[in-house]
Amino acid sequence: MKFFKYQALGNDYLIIEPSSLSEPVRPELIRRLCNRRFGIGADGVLIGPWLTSEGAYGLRIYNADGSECEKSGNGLRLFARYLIDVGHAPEEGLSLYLFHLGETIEVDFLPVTKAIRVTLGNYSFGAMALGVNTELPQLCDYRLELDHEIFTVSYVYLGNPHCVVWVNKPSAEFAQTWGPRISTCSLFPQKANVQFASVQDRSNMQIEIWERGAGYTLASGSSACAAAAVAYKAGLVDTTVTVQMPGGAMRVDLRANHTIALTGPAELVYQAQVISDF
Ligand SMILES: N[C@H](CCC[C@H](N)C(=O)O)C(=O)O
Repeated sequence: MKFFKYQALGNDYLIIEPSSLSEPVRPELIRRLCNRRFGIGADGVLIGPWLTSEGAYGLRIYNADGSECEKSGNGLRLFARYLIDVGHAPEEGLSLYLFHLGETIEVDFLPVTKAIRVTLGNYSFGAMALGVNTELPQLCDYRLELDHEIFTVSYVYLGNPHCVVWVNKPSAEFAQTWGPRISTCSLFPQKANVQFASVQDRSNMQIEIWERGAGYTLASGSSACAAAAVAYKAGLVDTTVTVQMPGGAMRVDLRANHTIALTGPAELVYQAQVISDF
């Protein structure tokens, strides 16, 4: 099975073409591939492309635990980089369109910085209507009490669920301790991606991340967008925010109509082949 490994600020994905798969994707296969000791190691897997009748490149996105992921800012950007690298898509400088779970998504290449920008669809602060176990229409600076600790959390839905937790200074240890508990608490029947966030000034934030389905990660595109959207709603930042994560920084532009552009690097690590029977 031929695969490519890509990374965006340390958020790593395997890319496998449908023609390289001898059978339909099983969660066990994804888990084995993503396992950093028994497999190759990655935060997730992208399967694609297939061409749609409109000329968009279709893909599916899986988390390391085998669950399917409704949105991945870095996954989409890495997939676009791959399409260019292997010659599926025209050379850089043009926009291209990806097709993911019924949605067409625009990706642009920025020639000077070589960064890749993806425009994510509508985000929403709806809570009760969007999968949170609450009767509140929104969870905005909500007081969450868990295991005798009190957190101030906000929920934002970007196609996938995010819980932004305000902290004085984000730390990996705190994220690894509280991320899994907040992610799986009774508020979130579908679990949530959790960001431990602080605001430096009107255009800079810092986050540590616990991803649903992948655990602690060095970066997450949709997490950066979630943190920026919540900070903007709270009046703490302007529309362009640099979000610092352990793996590096990404730029988030909050646009009209609740769309978000996410810009950052995307790089090939290597390509290889799995010989053993997975
Ligand atoms: N790393 C990704 C995906 C994070 C979300 C995923 N873990 C989920 O289950 O929703 C990104 O947005 O860049």
